[in-house]
Amino acid sequence: MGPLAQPPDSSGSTPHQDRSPTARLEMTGISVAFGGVKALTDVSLTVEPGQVHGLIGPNGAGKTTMFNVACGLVRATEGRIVWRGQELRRLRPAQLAGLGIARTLQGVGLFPGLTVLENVMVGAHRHARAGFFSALFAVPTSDADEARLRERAVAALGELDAEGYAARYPGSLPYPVQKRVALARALVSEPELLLLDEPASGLSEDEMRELGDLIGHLSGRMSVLLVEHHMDLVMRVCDHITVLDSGKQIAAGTPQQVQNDPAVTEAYLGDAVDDTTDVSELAGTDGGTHRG
Ligand SMILES: Nc1ncnc2c1ncn2[C@@H]1O[C@H](COP(=O)(O)OP(=O)(O)OP(=O)(O)O)[C@@H](O)[C@H]1O
Repeated sequence: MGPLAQPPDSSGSTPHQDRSPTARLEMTGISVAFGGVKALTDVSLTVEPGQVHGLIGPNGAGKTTMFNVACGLVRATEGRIVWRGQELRRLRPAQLAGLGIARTLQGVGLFPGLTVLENVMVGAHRHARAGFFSALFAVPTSDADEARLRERAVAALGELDAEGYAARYPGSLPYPVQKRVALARALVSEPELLLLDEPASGLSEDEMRELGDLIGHLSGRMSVLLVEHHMDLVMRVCDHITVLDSGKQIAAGTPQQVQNDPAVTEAYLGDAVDDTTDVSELAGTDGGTHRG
């Protein structure tokens, strides 16, 4: 197990509780149009509790749009989102943490003027009644809350093997380390659902393997929706995969089912597809789809 995939600390200082995931995300009949462009047409997926659900497809397939609908950044033109059995009618990004949902986006998105530790503390505000956030908003603070928040942030950084960077500023750190900090910031809120948009971009093979271990480990306590171009990672960590092409769902199932689906191979390879080629041959590559 690599440094990104440390087992939970039995000292009780970990940022998470021991619990089995129970929450389900259902996205049904999602359509999105940007002006005249139909980015998504009637796409449905369900992230089952404790499941790692992959969302894949060639460039422009609609993955990021679907992801953005799940985190409230894009409003669906049609469709329903049901989370923990309740319909989310007007989901806004600011509500996510309170709903038990955390996300990392394609860009790292850390605050350059805050230290690594402070950046991670920002992610813990779901649990903070006072302290750091109160300080930001100039309301009375509680030293005890601030201390708890700090402890949780340090533990989250520890889980990502990044506690040694706590006092540094993000801009001074290599990109893969910044990505780990961004992930720690998402985890510190103890989400029940983690939304990951291309977490492996910019990582080395070893770092990607460690990320896969970590995602597998995390699924013991949360559900994960993973948008990712790296097929080897997707096929290794996902329990279920939804495949989009041109805004439509073209396949769904286990990694094996999806790999064996000719529609998926055709979507990735287009007209150049040869009858003997299948998506399993794309594993170990980035599928040739990544724009970088
Ligand atoms: N804000 C926007 N305004 C207009 N069109 C958009 C917008 N966002 C996405 N689109 C279009 O919607 C379609 C789906 O884009 P999306 O980024 O969701 O695909 P994707 O599968 O994430 O692609 P990639 O893998 O290249 O990131 C594309 O045709 C894209 O050009």
